[in-house]
This record gives sequence, C-alpha cells and structure tokens, in this order.
Amino acid sequence: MAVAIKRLSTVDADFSAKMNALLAFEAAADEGIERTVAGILADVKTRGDAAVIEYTNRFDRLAAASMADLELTRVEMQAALDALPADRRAALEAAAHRVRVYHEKQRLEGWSYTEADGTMLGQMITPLDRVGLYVPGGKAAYPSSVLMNAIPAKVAGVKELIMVVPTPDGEKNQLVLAAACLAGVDRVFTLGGAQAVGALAYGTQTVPQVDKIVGPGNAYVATAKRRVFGIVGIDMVAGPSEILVVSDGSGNPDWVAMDLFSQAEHDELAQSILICTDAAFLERVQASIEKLLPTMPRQETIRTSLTNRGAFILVRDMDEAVAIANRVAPEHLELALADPDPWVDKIHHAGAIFIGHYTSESLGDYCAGPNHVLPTSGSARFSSPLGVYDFQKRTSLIKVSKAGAQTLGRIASTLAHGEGLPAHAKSAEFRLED
Ligand SMILES: NC(=O)c1ccc[n+]([C@@H]2O[C@H](COP(=O)([O-])OP(=O)(O)OC[C@H]3O[C@@H](n4cnc5c(N)ncnc54)[C@H](O)[C@@H]3O)[C@@H](O)[C@H]2O)c1
Ligand SMILES: N[C@H](CO)Cc1c[nH]c[nH+]1
Ligand SMILES: [Zn+2]
Repeated sequence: MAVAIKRLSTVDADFSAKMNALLAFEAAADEGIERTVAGILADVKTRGDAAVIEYTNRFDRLAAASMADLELTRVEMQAALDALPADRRAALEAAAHRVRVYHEKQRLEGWSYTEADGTMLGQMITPLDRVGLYVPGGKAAYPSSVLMNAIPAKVAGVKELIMVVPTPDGEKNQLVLAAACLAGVDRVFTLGGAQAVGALAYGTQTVPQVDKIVGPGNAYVATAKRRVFGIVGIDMVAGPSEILVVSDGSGNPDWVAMDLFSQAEHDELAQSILICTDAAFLERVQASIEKLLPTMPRQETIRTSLTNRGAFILVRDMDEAVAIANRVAPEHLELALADPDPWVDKIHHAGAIFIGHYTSESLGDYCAGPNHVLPTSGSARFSSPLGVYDFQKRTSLIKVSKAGAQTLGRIASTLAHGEGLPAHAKSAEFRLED
C-alpha cells in the first residue's frame, strides 16, 4: 500500500490554508491528557511515594512494593557499563567525548567592570544545585538522551543529577544504565510520565525535590512539565520529533527518504517534511519510500507519521523554500543541496541545521557533538537547543563606592520620589555626604 503523503505546492491557490492545517498540531494540548496529568500531579504532591508507586505499577506494568524497587543502585549502573560489548562501549564513550568537547565551549563565564569612582558592577555565574533529568523510555530507550542531558549539566557544574526513566514491563535498558554511569548521574529512579515529573517537582519521601527538570518526553511528560513550571524551572516543553529537508533535487533520494524515516520512526506524531524545487525528485523520493519502508522494523509507526503529519512541498525556487522553512521553524533542518553554504544564514528559525548531503540528522542525534534536545512545534522562533547555559544561573553584582553612592544616590532619590516611594529615596539619601 502506497504511503499517502500530503502533496502541497506553492502554486496552489489554497497553499496557505494547507500550510496552516499542516502546522496546526500543538503538543500536549489535549484536554483528556491535561485532566489526567493534573490528577496525577495533585496525587503525587499529596501522597508522595505511595502515589508514585501506584501510577508506576499501573502505567508501566510493574509490581513495585516500595521505592527501593524503583531506584537503581550505583553497583547496578557500573555493572551495566562493565558488561557492555566492546563496540557499544567504545561508541558510547566516543559520543560522550564529542558531546563534552562541544558543550565545554558553551560555559558562561562571569564578568565585571570598575567605574572611575571605584564602583564595581558585574555578573556572577553559578551552577544549579540539583537537576532532574527526564529520559524517555515508553516506546524506545534513549541512551543518547542520557548523554545529551547529563553531560551539559556536569559541564556546568551541577552538584546533583537525579535521573528518571520509565522501564515498561520492568525492562531495564542496559545501555541507558551504562550511559548514566558514564555521564556521572548521581541517582536513577525507574519512573516515567507525569508521576516522575511530579516526584521531581514536589519531592517525595524518597525522591529529592529538584530545582529544574530537563529532558524530552511524550505528551504526558510535556504537559506535566508545563504544569510544574514555576515550582521548578524547566528547559522547554518538547513536542514530538520533527525533520524538514530542503532539497534542490541533487543527491540520493534513498538518503532523503531514510532521513525522513529517521524522525518518523520515533513516534506516530513525529513530523517529516520535504521541500523541493524539483517535481521529478519528489517522485524519486516517493519511490524510495515505497522501496525502503517494507525493510523497516518500525514501518507502521513510520507510515502513520508520514501519512498523518508528513508532507512534500513543491516550491518554485530556493527563496520560497527558505521562507517556508523559516515559517515552520523545525526542530531539525537539513539543507540537502549541491551548494548549501550560501543558504545557511538565510535560515533564521531552526533548532539545528544539518548542512550538505553527508550531514544526516541522525549523526546529530548521537555523536556529532551539539545537543539533540531541541525546540519543537515552531518554538525555534524563540528558543534554543538544550545547553550548558540551561544549567547555569546569572546573579548581578553591585559594589558601590562612597563616591559612587553620591552620584547614584541623587539619581535614585529623584526617581524614587517620582514613583512615590519615600523609603527608597531616604535609603539612598542617607548615604549622601552633604
Ligand atoms: N526531543 C528529543 O530530544 C527527544 C529525544 C528522544 C525522544 N523524544 C520523544 O520523546 C517521546 C518519548 O515518548 P514515549 O512515550 O516513548 O516515552 P516517555 O518516557 O515520554 O513516556 C512514557 C510514560 O508515559 C506515561 N503514560 C503512557 N500512557 C499513559 C496514559 N494513558 N496515562 C498516563 N500516563 C501515561 C507512562 O507513565 C509511561 O511511563 C517521543 O515523542 C519521542 O519522539 C524526543
Ligand atoms: N531525534 C531525537 C530528537 O528529536 C533524538 C534522538 C535520540 N535517539 C535518536 N534520536
Ligand atoms: Zn532521532
């Protein structure tokens, strides 16, 4: 059965309406999910461990009697790392190294300057004390997400990393445990969904309350993160994975088809879009999809994702392609072009840009170095990849000299009177000499 991927063309009169429909999906806006998550969070807040255990047993089909059954020991994590086959361990270590090197460049440094009268002003950078890492594990296990979340946190100097990862049916993914060990995660609980987010946000008798929760997850996780924001910090509300390929008809259609599959296989809700200036190339990619899909183990997920949320968009030229890409603001954008470099700085909204035929998005997911936790659902218009800066806080520093207090005191006093706040004015005036 052919994959009925949507076809759009900029020459169509209703192109704009079709684009709106394509982008209408809003992550976690489902009312049923909102209600379920609100109930779980309230229950975890009130009953703590008991509620966490009940929801985990229900949703992940476990039989935990106490929280001790839902926490992994250091010994277990080390054993997982030690038992890894040599090729997997080498790949994990190589990826961890590359991710660390890239993220070390992101560390924010403090700064200060001193004015002529001796007043010093500056900014101090401090790491967060305790962070919760959500590692998804419902439909697939993500050791790479352990590295992408934990390594920047460690580079920032976070003192304590608490990881949660669901283990449906009690299946513990050994590569996930090994990655947690390698990345220096402090504690791991086998919890998922809204109950895991609630435990980290409110703290329970066993799970320590964290300052910030980071990491992607499904709609239950995203909704829970949005609801606990304010009690704790969050990195972003991540939706399903997305890829947008911009093609000029050069390159291999099989490569493009597989790149579209690579995000579609994550989730039925993932989005894969191909924008192309060449109608004949779109047909070649469609043929590649039909040829390659039967060879894929997760073909039903890919088919559903491509059918419901995928699209081929025929454009008149590269300027149109870039304008549409900027409107979509995708999580991942591939420039599958013969000469991609001139187009890079015309892309203003994308989580990550993959430049040229050899840069498959999958390399970024695992080991190129940049983070794979990226803004989705158009939020690349205003937010950035997860990075070291997400684990650092800025504090302003102000040290006013006696001379500085005279100049600043007069300005502050005048403005404070203007705001009708006499105590503010007096506190500045007390320090004036005349
Ligand atoms: N942005 C990224 O960097 C990135 C990386 C990896 C994965 N992802 C995305 O993360 C998502 C992972 O989703 P997942 O489902 O595989 O794992 P998940 O860990 O996010 O969710 C699993 C949990 O969902 C909860 N849940 C499931 N059904 C429920 C229900 N009916 N009621 C209440 N709770 C329920 C359960 O508690 C379960 O433990 C995918 O969309 C994938 O594309 C994103
Ligand atoms: N593509 C995902 C982010 O959207 C990250 C990932 C992890 N493993 C494979 N891929
Ligand atoms: Zn991926």
